[in-house]
Amino acid sequence: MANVKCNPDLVRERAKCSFDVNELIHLIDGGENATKEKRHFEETIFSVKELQDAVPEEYLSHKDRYENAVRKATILRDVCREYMKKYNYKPNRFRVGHGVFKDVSPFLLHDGMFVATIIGQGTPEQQAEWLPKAENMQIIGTYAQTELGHGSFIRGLETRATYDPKTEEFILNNATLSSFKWWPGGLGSTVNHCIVVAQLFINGKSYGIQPFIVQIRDLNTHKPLPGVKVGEIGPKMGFQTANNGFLGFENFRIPRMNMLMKNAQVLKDGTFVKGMNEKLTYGTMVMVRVGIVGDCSLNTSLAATIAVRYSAVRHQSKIKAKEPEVQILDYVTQQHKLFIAIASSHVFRNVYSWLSKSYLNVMKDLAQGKQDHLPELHATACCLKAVCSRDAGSVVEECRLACGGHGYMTSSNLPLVYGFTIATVTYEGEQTVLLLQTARYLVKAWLAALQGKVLAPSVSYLSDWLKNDNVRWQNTPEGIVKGFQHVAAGKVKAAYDTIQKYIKLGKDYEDAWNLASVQLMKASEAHSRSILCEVSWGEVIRTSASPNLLQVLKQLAQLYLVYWTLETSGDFLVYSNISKDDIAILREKYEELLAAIRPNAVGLVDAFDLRDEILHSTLGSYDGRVYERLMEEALKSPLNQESVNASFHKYLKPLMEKAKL
Ligand SMILES: CCCCCCCCCC/C=C\CCCCCCC/C=C/C(=O)SCCNC(=O)CCNC(=O)[C@H](O)C(C)(C)COP(=O)(O)OP(=O)(O)OC[C@H]1O[C@@H](n2cnc3c(N)ncnc32)[C@H](O)[C@@H]1OP(=O)(O)O
Ligand SMILES: Cc1cc2nc3c(=O)[nH]c(=O)nc-3n(C[C@H](O)[C@H](O)[C@H](O)COP(=O)(O)OP(=O)(O)OC[C@H]3O[C@@H](n4cnc5c(N)ncnc54)[C@H](O)[C@@H]3O)c2cc1C
Repeated sequence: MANVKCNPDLVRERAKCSFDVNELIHLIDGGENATKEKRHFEETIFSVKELQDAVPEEYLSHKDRYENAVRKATILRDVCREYMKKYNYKPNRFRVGHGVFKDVSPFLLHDGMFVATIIGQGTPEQQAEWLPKAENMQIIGTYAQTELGHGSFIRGLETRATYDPKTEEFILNNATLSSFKWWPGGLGSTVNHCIVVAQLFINGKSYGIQPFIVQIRDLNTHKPLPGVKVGEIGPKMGFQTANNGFLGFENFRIPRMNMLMKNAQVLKDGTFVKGMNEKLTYGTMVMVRVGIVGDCSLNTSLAATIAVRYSAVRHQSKIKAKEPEVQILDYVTQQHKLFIAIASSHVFRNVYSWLSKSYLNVMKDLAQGKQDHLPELHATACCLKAVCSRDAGSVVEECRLACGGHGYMTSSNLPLVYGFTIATVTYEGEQTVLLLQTARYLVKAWLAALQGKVLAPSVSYLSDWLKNDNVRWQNTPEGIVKGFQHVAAGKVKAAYDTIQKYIKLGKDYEDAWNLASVQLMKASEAHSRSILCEVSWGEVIRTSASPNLLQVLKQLAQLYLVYWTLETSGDFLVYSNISKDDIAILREKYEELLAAIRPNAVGLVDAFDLRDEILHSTLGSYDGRVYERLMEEALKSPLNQESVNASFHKYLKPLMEKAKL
């Protein structure tokens, strides 16, 4: 990238960067070698001609766009397979995926959830049967759980799998419209297999939801098998190339061994054998929620890179009347909009790495029959997924708005990035629903704290606060982290007390819960924010980096702490010992941090190391040729391929002529 002829503003910005951009790239990637490998892989992918689109995707019809995405997905699969064989390298498909598809691969659910569910829910024999076929794409699958009538409340799913001991088969049925599967990615026209989550019935008795692996299309003709009704759900806000679909069964039989039986089992005679914990059936969702926190980091870095580079190139208005128009990045309001995006991406990355480690530890425990830490993992993954996805959505939208009119252009890529980022707020557990899951855990933890019990590490601050809620406020990062814990503890207590109040007024627990649920949701958000602050600050101070880089990383981490303290200052005034004077000091600190980060802004987004092919943006490319690219892309419009469009002769001219009469 270094030899590209760049916009002079970007050249100047890069020259004033105070840290070594390559050092930060290596830190993010996990070492210099990892960067080399990543770049070599990406270079290979983006030099494949067939993966490059001659015409921007947006001009294609819905059908052509899908077909083009499948074409590219298959080429990408082949290239990756060869590459992995040759270099023994496991690439991050998500980064290049953004480059190849702009939106989402029709194989997303195959890689992200179908294969993962076979691994997580299948017995060793079942894995041996399906995993090799799934991994080498002999079969293509998705994860079909959500139905027209139920997505959040999965105990309410209606798809039925009724066991027939005579034939040792399950009979799948979707008797009502609301029971039809609706949403699974790739289901529309791509996959031939599904993990179907259905209610198990044996001898008329319900045994809860279980995962089944089901072939739905013929492997040669791709026609739906008899008894299967399947199709695509149509255009959406984003995810256009994900090929989301619907599915229903009518007396469709599958062998007994197609129920994934790592947890619960159905024996030949129809005996149901319970698993260690019925919630382990939800395991794939926990894994993906963890992954989404990492995805939020990537999505935020995409938007930040585009908006910061554009803001360095774009000049508009003046700060001082007699001086030239300034780079819009010099407006402190612009810095306020954008630097939190850079900081959030780092926070999400650090927290993702922390959460992934917890996830892997719990998986190891489960393999040994220990499930003590599962509730804590579930609670933590739920609230972090909810808060990070919503923050990422807001940050991406703020970046888009920060690019003014040009941010509204599809060619900026910000609308697309927003489309797939905001989807993470809903899928894999709608945000409020997940926050309320965490609230269940917090309320239990609060009760345990009141009883003087030892709490799990992520909630131990509740006991600390009970012992001493009167800690003096300190305007240091550690003091702010403590402050977030006080806010969370105060909110958990208030929500708990509210439930108790309603119970005393004669409400039963469920109604009291519902009445207190806004407070419960907010308590859960505050808990999540305190984890984000504590973990990310902790990771930064433990980072080994050169003094210059460490200084910049600390500035970003502090910016995140101060930004969110100021954003939620009302909560701090209610639940911590912060004073108005402290808030004034923090405002000043915030302005200092914006000024300190300003010279490094372009260097910081360069360090996300997102190639132009991944950014896909007229506004965000490395060389900053913004206006040229906007014009070049506009000229690709089919309407610009003819000097006069047929509609002139057909409609406009007759209209004008009628007007003359
Ligand atoms: C640095 C940059 C790196 C970049 C890296 C990028 C990495 C990117 C990686 C991306 C990773 C993967 C991408 C994959 C592809 C993603 C595409 C996904 C597309 C979308 C797919 C979907 O949406 S699939 C469908 C998802 N659906 C849901 O999520 C449904 C949500 N609902 C539920 O989960 C449940 O209904 C709910 C939990 C809300 C309630 O369940 P229920 O059975 O009713 O339980 P309750 O009665 O409420 O609770 C009973 C107790 O059970 C506990 N519990 C609930 N769930 C769990 C669980 N999962 N584990 C453990 N325990 C659980 C609950 O806490 C209760 O306990 P209590 O003690 O009684 O209180
Ligand atoms: C882009 C995209 C891709 C998807 N891909 C897949 C896929 O591959 N496979 C799959 O199976 N599914 C998929 N889904 C479905 C997704 O998992 C669900 O849409 C999601 O879990 C939310 O469920 P819902 O649609 O039923 O929302 P609802 O539950 O109907 O939510 C509507 C409102 O009700 C509120 N609400 C619901 N329950 C409660 C409660 N208990 N307390 C308080 N408020 C509540 C919610 O907060 C929300 O405000 C996808 C969805 C999207 C958008």
